[in-house]
Amino acid sequence: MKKGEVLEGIVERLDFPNKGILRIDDETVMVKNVLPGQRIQAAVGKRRKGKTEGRLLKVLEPSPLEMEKEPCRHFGICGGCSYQTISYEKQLELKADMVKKLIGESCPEEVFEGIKGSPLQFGYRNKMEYSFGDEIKDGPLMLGMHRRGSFHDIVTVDDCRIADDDFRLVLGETLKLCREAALPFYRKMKHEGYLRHLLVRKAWKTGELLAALVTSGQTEAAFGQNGAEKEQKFLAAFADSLQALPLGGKLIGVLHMRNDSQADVVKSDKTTVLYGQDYFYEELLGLRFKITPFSFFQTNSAGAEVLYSTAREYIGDTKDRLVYDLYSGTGTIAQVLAPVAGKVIGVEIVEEAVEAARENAALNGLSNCEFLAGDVLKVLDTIVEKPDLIVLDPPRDGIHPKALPKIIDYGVERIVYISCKPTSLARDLKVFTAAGYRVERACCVDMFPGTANVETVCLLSKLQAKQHIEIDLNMDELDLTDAEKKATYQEIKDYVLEHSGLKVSSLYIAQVKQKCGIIERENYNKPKSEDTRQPQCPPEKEKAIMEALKHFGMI
Ligand SMILES: C[S@@+](CC[C@H](N)C(=O)[O-])C[C@H]1O[C@@H](n2cnc3c(N)ncnc32)[C@H](O)[C@@H]1O
Repeated sequence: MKKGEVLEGIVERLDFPNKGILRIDDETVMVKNVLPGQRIQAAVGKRRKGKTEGRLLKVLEPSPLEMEKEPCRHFGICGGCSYQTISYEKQLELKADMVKKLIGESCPEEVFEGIKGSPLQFGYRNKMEYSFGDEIKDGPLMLGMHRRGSFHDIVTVDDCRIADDDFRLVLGETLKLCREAALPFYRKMKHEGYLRHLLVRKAWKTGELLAALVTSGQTEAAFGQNGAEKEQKFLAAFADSLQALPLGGKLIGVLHMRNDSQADVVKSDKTTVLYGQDYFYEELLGLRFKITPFSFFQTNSAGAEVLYSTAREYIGDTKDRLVYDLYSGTGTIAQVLAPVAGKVIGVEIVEEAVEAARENAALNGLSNCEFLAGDVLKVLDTIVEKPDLIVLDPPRDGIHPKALPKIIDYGVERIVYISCKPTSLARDLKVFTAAGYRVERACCVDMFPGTANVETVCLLSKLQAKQHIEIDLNMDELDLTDAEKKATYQEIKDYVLEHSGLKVSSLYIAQVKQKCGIIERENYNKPKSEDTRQPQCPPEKEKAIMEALKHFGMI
């Protein structure tokens, strides 16, 4: 298969978020934004991590999963929502199956509890970041999302069904005003132009809505002579028109943000409040959260209640316990747990989010939450109080490989891992299970109907020290082989520690003994429950145990 070659075929399966596999003869190509069963045309792309990527050119025939359902006007053109034409029931099934397959190596099928749907299937998004641009070169001004697969072209998504209804009104009005004023959009390659983004956020419970127009500082180019003065007039008219809209929610703030950075990200060098205020309040599970324009907050508030309730249920009894909420964002999970915990410590890298978390905890009258700013990898070395339980909610790439052993070394009884990317979750779960944790419960929570994305919650529990002690006591002395009688487990442990500096468990010693044929009977170290997975003795410990067995003449 050559790069650029055009292939046609049926998409076979979907086991990565948003990617299907096109199999042509013996070769496979991973293609994004497709559904199993679709007949597609794709162009062969790069080879990455041993896999060939393909770019979807055309859907030739729909998937049998698709219903006679009218998608929104932007379906297939806009970059989002590839599951729109599938019934919601089927979407949930697809997502659950994909996650089950991906984490299957670490998560036994019988502990996977399926998927919880989003309370809202449409209008669930509480935040949208729209970009200005054009759809065709030198075409009319557009405001919306990037065209599927394009870095430049913008589709005006005024029929988008996953965004709140009010967002469509704000988008339409903003675009109308900008077109009337003939303002140029910002060209990110040339760094020329004025209009960059429109940021809209709305609280699901309180209905409070915040809108921010993000522009460059190139006012002369946009407004001509006396640009600054004309800009003020335009911005005042913008704020007035948004206030006049027949919104379902309550417009609480209109902002202007100046962004002259070269990066194509929604950010602000300077924010001016044109109307109202620059924050709003959302309520979840009886708690109140102050949200600023760039605070991280789950984009589906109704779904977040389901997600957080699941995490609270999975973590179990937190009474008088110290819980770490790692990757805590604005401290939502910490605050949901704090009323039923001894203390919660949140760690988050974004300072603004940490400040919001502290402010929100005070607002909610919670004095047993502490929030620390910094990278989990480093902050863990500085916290004196050790946790009893841990909640993890890392970004898409999962947990830094060097942070994982630090988390594991606490040896806490239970860890709840919340993940928005099943592939990185699958990778991290393997590390946890190899270190003696087992997945006790797992389920998906759908926060993104219409799209291939999904959240997964896993409860990991540690094989308990108590279990190992029981195991040792259950040893039947009369059943010992002659070789075994030569040294006790404690003598082997002491020898290994003295000669290699390594601490080894009875379980590891038993594994090595069995490997050497010293234990002939049924392995008494078998865990009590059938589905429990055992940690395996690492090679360096195996070598040290072997040396001890030789020393005692056991082998
Ligand atoms: C998926 S969000 C979870 C936020 C929060 N639990 C919630 O539900 O709102 C992941 C968070 O991890 C933070 N983050 C990313 N890398 C980090 C790191 N190395 N150390 C600490 N926090 C990090 C991000 O800023 C983001 O707020």
